Amino acid sequence: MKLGEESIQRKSEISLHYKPLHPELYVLQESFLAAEFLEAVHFCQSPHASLDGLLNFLDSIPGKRIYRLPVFVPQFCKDFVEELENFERSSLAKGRPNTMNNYGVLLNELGLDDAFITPLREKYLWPLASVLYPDWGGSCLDSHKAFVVQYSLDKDLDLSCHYDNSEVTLNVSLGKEFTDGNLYFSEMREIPANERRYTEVEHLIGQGILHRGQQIHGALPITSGERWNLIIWMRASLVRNKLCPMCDKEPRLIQTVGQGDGFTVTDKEVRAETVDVCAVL
Ligand SMILES: O=C(O)CCC(=O)C(=O)O
Ligand SMILES: [Fe+2]
Repeated sequence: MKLGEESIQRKSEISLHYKPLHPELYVLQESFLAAEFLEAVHFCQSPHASLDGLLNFLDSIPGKRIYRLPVFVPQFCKDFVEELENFERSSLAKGRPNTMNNYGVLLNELGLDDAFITPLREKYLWPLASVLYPDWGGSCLDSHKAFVVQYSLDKDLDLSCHYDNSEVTLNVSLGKEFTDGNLYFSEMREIPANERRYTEVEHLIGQGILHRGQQIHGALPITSGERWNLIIWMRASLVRNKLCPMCDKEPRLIQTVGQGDGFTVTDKEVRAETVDVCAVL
């Protein structure tokens, strides 16, 4: 089957046959978002927006350009996990989140992109990323891949060291209850492995971590319970069209259907309709 076609088929089956438990979650509402998150976004949209000023609204890992802030209110996290569990229980076909995580949900296939993740990126994450990561395409993020990862003792426990196929990533802890499973971050991927130092970052439910996709990171094993996190890999075609972040070469693009990897052939063409061949060879 052509690249992307299976995903389109799954998405269409889901939209025909899946009955959401919480249909109201499929359209982003400001009431889902934490007050601190809204304040930080408003600051970024104000005429006196600056990195120094924004740091008053965020926790930052010194020297790492990794930031944490509340994103969702607790009720949203609870309802959202319930919705994902309900979907997991359905017999509908499910795609894997990415090449590393075996368990979780592709939010595009579940029908959450258009009215939830895209407005979240455009209205809220874009102002934050443009202040935090202007040098990493933060001000020209134009597509994303969003998924939820799930860890438990009988599923995946941890995630090995990697970098993301993104310019900027948001990782929000959704619950449920678990012990350990901290994220760890080191330097950007060009730093040789023997020179890397790792810093652990704890999950706080409802809170999100913003980081550059090319910063090496992974997740330690959980030792009990169940962990669900929402991951949004945000892409800037202006950045990745010049150099593929996965293989460091000028991308050689091939046509695909569906989501693609955020490259564009020309600025006028519909975004995300191509993938770099490095992702498929
Ligand atoms: O386990 C996590 O929360 C991290 C997931 C992650 O880094 C990824 O999917 O790119
Ligand atoms: Fe990652």
